[in-house]
Amino acid sequence: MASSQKSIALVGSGNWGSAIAGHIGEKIRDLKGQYNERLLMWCKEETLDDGRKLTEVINKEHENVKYLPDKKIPENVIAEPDLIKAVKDADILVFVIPHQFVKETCEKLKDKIKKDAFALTLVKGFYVDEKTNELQLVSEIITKTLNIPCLSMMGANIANEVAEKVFCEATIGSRDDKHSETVRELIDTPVFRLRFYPDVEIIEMLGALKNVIAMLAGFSEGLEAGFNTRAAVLRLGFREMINFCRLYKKESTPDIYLESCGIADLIASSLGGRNYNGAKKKAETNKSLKDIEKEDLNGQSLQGPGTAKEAYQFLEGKKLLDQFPLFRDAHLICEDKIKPKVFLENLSKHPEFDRKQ
Ligand SMILES: NC(=O)c1ccc[n+]([C@@H]2O[C@H](COP(=O)([O-])OP(=O)(O)OC[C@H]3O[C@@H](n4cnc5c(N)ncnc54)[C@H](O)[C@@H]3O)[C@@H](O)[C@H]2O)c1
Ligand SMILES: O=P(O)(O)OC[C@H](O)CO
Repeated sequence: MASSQKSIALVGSGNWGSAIAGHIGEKIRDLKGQYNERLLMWCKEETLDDGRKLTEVINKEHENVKYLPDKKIPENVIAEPDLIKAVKDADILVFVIPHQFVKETCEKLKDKIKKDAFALTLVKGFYVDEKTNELQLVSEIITKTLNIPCLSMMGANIANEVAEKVFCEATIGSRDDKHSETVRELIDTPVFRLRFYPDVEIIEMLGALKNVIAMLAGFSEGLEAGFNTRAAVLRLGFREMINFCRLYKKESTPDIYLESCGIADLIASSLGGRNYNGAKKKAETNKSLKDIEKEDLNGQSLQGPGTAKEAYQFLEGKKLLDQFPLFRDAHLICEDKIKPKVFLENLSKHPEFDRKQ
């Protein structure tokens, strides 16, 4: 292996982690030698019901039978159960774990990675500090803990479809041309097109926030709301997403909300994402989202309820809950404090209808 070859590691191997591993694995194999073909994918070890280790199965059958069943992963993707071994020689670290595990994982990586590495986060979610009410994005946690730059990639990217090579696009948040070029080389293909913007934080915020509004789309469907009402939920939800982003950071690209990371991801997620499906089932059955996650997702994680909670806390701290009734009600529904139908009843009082043009 030539020493100039760059190595890539994936921090995560769930549903999206395995799909993007397949995509990047094929891309670097086809680039023939520009990158180290061995793509190490950190896989938190677990024993399957039949007693086999998940990493052993992935490396033997080239399929993540638990998190992305029935989709083959190229043989140059190697599942590695040891987190440090997976990342220590990597020049590029792709973070793709459920957001609630980012802090603990970054802590384990401190001083264990190459100093001149950079990261790309595919994680949709953020943290809000309970004491200070400070909102922290995943890219910020990665940069602060590991002292490396972090780009973001968000968009309408339902993992199972990406694994089937169904056309999609994504938005990359990057302020660095050199890193952008590397990401383009690693990910951009005719079936996975990329667009680049400097709005790293807004791109990431949108990816997190859409999970909450997609749950509302699911509740609406489960309650058999009319199409007009469901469209209103999406429009008002999108308006709240934009207002939320602006509370955190002013966009540098006015049209950023119209990119894949914004309107397109909201649409895709509200048509068929896991958060949408889980919420639909909740409205139909009155079960808790935790129970639905356990029943239907076999270890995959609904990111919407956690983000709804963080968003609620952030808005409450700023005394702005009344300005964001959809985010407020989404959290209260997730916590079983109000019935799903209440958010539909509240629509007509949305502050948007008092807003001057
Ligand atoms: N699945 C999708 O279609 C999709 C698409 C785009 C973005 N995303 C985002 O990507 C991120 C990862 O999603 P996913 O679908 O790959 O995950 P997932 O929902 O499949 O979650 C399961 C993964 O979480 C891991 N995990 C469990 N406990 C852990 C711990 N303590 N530490 C670290 N990892 C642990 C499991 O090992 C498993 O790999 C999420 O933020 C999600 O919103 C998902
Ligand atoms: O299945 P969800 O709801 O986690 O959404 C998946 C992706 O974020 C869609 O882009």
